[in-house]
Amino acid sequence: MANLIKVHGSQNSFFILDQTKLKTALTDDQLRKLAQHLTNHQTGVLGGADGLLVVNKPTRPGALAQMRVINADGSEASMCGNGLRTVARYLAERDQKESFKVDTMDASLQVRREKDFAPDVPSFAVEISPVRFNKEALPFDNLGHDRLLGTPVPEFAPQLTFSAIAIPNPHLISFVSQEVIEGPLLGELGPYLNGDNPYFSDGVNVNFAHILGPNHLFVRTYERGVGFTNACGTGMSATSLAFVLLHGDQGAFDEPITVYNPGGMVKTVVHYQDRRYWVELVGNATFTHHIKVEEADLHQASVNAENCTITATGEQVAYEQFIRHLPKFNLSQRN
Ligand SMILES: N[C@H](CCC[C@H](N)C(=O)O)C(=O)O
Repeated sequence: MANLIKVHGSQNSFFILDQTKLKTALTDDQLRKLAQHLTNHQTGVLGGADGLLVVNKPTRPGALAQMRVINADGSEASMCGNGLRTVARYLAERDQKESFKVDTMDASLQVRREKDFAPDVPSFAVEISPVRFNKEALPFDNLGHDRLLGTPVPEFAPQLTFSAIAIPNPHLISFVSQEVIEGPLLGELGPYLNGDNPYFSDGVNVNFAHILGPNHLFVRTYERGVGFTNACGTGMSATSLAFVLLHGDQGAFDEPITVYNPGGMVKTVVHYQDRRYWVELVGNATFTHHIKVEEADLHQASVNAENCTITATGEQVAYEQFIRHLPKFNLSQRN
């Protein structure tokens, strides 16, 4: 038998598969097919998810394990902030450690357990980096700029300005009014820039942010390879960096920024150390279900309600209690 865990960070949900526990690791093509199958709201168990997080042996000295990120459409991403918090918790409990490094595609990232956000809402802090601004890092092209940082881009929306940050996955960020964040524009720009377009050849995660006050943001994201999600950890981190760079009167380096999202809330801290930016992302790492399944059903992407045993952890009740007390935004619809 093999195990999957259904998890979420700010209700950006994933399945975790620890391949070090399998007799035979899945091939890349099998991982892609499993991710598409498990996350699909029709074919997946528990209503599907936003992605598959794959745990492997470390790839660099000093790390405890490697995390790979497969989006719902089967594409692989270099990083996932909400997902890294849940993998950090999984590894902390698997290996009885509180602080360690996890290898991602571009870097080994520091993670550590934090004080619970609320009763039965475990919380982890994870390093989000590396950060790059140059167009080759996302990539983007045909915009007449090598970087976008609070830059008008009439091709996207005449009245808005945009920032492009690789953290290291690609993010496009715009600070907008509550009316715009609630409106249809994000649902138009997201699919366009992740479809056939002359600007982002690999697609891009699109984040609309509303400034609520000093060190307080609301961020809504249309994710590459997924669509609207309840939250995007790297999106909230990249947006926090753009916030302190462009709105220094309201967003401060080295201070906790509260970032609300349709699925809950995280804290970010933006750092500039040794001539590099990095962001600390702190938030819940909730495990909602444990799933037992035959290893063969993973290899064949044939997991379904009939051939697996699902056990709820009960943590979702505590998480919903936690978000009940958060400020309400009538933005939580995923249109
Ligand atoms: N869709 C993203 C990967 C998942 C990132 C997100 N779920 C997060 O928490 O950072 C991409 O293709 O770059």
